[in-house]
Amino acid sequence: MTASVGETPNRKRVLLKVSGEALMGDGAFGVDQQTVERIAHDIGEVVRDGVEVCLVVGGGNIFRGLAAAAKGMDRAQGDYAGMLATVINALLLQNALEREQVASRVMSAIHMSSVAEPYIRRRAIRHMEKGRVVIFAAGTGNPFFTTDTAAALRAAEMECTLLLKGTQVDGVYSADPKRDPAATRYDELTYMDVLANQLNVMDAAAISLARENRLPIIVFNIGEEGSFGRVMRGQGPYTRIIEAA
Ligand SMILES: Nc1ncnc2c1ncn2[C@@H]1O[C@H](COP(=O)(O)OP(=O)(O)OP(=O)(O)O)[C@@H](O)[C@H]1O
Ligand SMILES: O=c1ccn([C@@H]2O[C@H](COP(=O)(O)O)[C@@H](O)[C@H]2O)c(=O)[nH]1
Repeated sequence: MTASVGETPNRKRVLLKVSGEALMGDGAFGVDQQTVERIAHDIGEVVRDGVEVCLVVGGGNIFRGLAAAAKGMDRAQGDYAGMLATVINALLLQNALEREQVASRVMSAIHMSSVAEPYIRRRAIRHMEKGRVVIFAAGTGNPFFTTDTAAALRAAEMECTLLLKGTQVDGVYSADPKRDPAATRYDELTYMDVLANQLNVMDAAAISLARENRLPIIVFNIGEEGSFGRVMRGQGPYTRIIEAA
């Protein structure tokens, strides 16, 4: 593979944020097993090409604290439930990676030693140096955050060269393409473009954190088979978010 993004001369380490909703496949809730297996296959392809990969998985296919709070639930309690949803997704993804012969470890930001290792930064780095995929579960471990922010945080901690957001749309649009069919896709944007124009593909905290750490972001459609590998080879469609376009 001639990797062209997320690359330094001697090391390629990237963080892939897998949106929870992407795990639903064509369904409206929960997990579609075939889709999880296909995403695991795509991840395996990139790992086998020598890229160190870590993952943050969302939970929006199961539970979102903000949505529950809108219906009267205590926000923090809902957020903890949301973080537990990400642990379910992480375990399913790990199982699918194992079936692909890809070694992996789940590290949870919320202590639950029976199912996952606790998150320890240096240990996570060591896992990746040994070729294991590290799946970061339970977001940041704190309510009032999202897994996008967790992704930017872990990517910075792991000294990743690239943060990829694998979602259900093929990039950042002038408006939410699911609501506005006239929205147009950008190939490249600056962090400030995204923040100033409130292009809500990722939350502002995540964009700001990536900006502070000069961490390029790629937004792409993980629903397309093989898209992770293609994006790593520099093949679109995707949107790249950087300091100066
Ligand atoms: N300007 C925009 N460009 C592209 N997508 C946008 C934009 N504004 C809003 N969106 C929406 O943002 C969504 C991406 O966020 P996503 O649903 O993946 O949320 P998430 O929190 O990362 O994942 P999860 O499903 O785990 O909650 C897209 O599916 C799209 O509908
Ligand atoms: O750091 C975090 C990350 C997530 N949450 C809660 O989990 C759900 C699911 O995450 P998504 O990013 O929406 O996929 C989120 O709605 C929050 O309720 C959190 O509290 N802290």
